Amino acid sequence: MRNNLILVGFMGTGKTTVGAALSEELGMIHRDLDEGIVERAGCTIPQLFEQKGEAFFRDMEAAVLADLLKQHGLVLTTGGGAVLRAENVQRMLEGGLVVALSATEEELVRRLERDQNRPLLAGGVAQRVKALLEQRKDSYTFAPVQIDTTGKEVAEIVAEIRLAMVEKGLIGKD
Ligand SMILES: Nc1ncnc2c1ncn2[C@@H]1O[C@H](COP(=O)(O)OP(=O)(O)OP(=O)(O)O)[C@@H](O)[C@H]1O
Ligand SMILES: O=C(O)C1=C[C@@H](O)[C@@H](O)[C@H](O)C1
Ligand SMILES: [Mg+2]
Repeated sequence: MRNNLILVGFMGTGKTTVGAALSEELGMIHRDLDEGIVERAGCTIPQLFEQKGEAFFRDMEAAVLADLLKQHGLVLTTGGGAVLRAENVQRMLEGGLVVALSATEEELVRRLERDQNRPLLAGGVAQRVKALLEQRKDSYTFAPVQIDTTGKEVAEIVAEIRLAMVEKGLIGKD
């Protein structure tokens, strides 16, 4: 296992937000898989879904993930669906410590209602979150560290992840 810290979890669990704060605190480089896809594609994620379809997006997601995981010492934040391919999960487990963030359905809907950037939630955030959570209920359990973010401040979640990183030997105590 290499020394990247990889955040997985359903849309809206706060991977990108928490990853940015964690990397700043630890002086690690933060890379976000969705942002890497946007850079490579030269368009937004909703445009990519609309113009090329989800299968094309998933292929690009796997390719960008493989490239990013050639690096060391990253805080890598993934998209909510990056765990859907077994090949990606294997790469993540080999690439570092995988931490899964979660939150209750109600909290996810509250967080996601304000945002228009997620094509899989178009047409009704509450119904789409419910259906996708049901479909993906076992998709994040492979991660050795599980953190429920419901009702927690970002700083509190960052502290929990730091503790897990120390316990798993990824970083020292100070
Ligand atoms: N602990 C938290 N408490 C309250 N709001 C939060 C928390 N963490 C993140 N948010 C808010 O929830 C929204 C989604 O967060 P973010 O984009 O970080 O999620 P994500 O897990 O990266 O989602 P995606 O899988 O779609 O990339 C943002 O508006 C963010 O400010
Ligand atoms: O959960 C998902 O399948 C997705 C989550 C987002 O991070 C993006 O990767 C995209 O909108 C798809
Ligand atoms: Mg994100």
